[in-house]
Amino acid sequence: MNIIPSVNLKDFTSNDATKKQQFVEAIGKAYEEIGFVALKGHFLDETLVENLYKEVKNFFDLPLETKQKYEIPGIGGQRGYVSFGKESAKGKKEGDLKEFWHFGQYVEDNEALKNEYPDNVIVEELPEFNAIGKEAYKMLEKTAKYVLRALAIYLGLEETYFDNYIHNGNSILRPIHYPPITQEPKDAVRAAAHGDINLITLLMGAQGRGLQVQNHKGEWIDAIAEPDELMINVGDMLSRHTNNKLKSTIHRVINPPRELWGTSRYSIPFFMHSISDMKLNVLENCVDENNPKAFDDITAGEFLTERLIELGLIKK
Ligand SMILES: O=C(O)CCC(=O)C(=O)O
Ligand SMILES: [Fe+2]
Repeated sequence: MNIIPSVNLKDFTSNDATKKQQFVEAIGKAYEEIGFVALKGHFLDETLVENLYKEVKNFFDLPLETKQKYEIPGIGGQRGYVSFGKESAKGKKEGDLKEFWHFGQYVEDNEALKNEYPDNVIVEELPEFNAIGKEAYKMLEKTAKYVLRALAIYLGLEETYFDNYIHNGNSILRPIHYPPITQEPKDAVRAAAHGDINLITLLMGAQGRGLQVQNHKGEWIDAIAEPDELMINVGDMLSRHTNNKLKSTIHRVINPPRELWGTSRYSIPFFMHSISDMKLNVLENCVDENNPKAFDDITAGEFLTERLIELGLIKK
């Protein structure tokens, strides 16, 4: 498969059972093969997207000293600012050529989880940044909930199987700035090849060239979205839970050609996580003679900690 299939979430949310089933089949098949789809019909309207980009650019335009006020030690970069070059892909020593911000869950009905998660960090200089970030977080979370419902049906589970695991989940909204490249980057790239950690990722900002996805022959293919589309891919947690039936595909962000070194890239992934107690143990109906259980039992919380150590965001 050399193109990323495009699907429309309105087919799933419509009352037309045939369209709903077609959506389920299309996304399920795409995730068994290439692990990515481009999705229209999501819950983010144009004004929200415009405002979010405006605020995100405003934030990254702040002086470095101001941004660094919001880089909080001791929480593995889970909230607030993470400065340029700090994160490297699993197994790679060069840091990625990016700086980013993390908005986390807004827990309103569960004291224990409120205490488990670090608080969101408030940018004093940009009051709108905080409010718009929260709104985008909620809309992406809602979109992800419906995508997971479709996948639950595809997997032969109850449609609402994931609902309780993702309510108050440890999801993260990560606006990323890849700044202009000012010197020969040698082996460093905007984002080195990696699989995402979480259940699914909803990516805003894949409209320009940069994101590439590895197909099963090992070839890199460009993943470019239409203006109204989100790129949505399977992460390692969902791949593990489904015994690798749904594929967490390796992807990367390449550096632009030299004549475009002077331009920034902004992208905004939403990493959909469950609560940390969710067991990612391989689902029984994804195991058969040809597909023996391929992973040990683990919870989402344990898996996340393992991976944050590998990314250099938390120390052992
Ligand atoms: O910037 C992009 O387009 C993709 C970023 C990405 O893959 C990630 O942050 O996990
Ligand atoms: Fe990624």
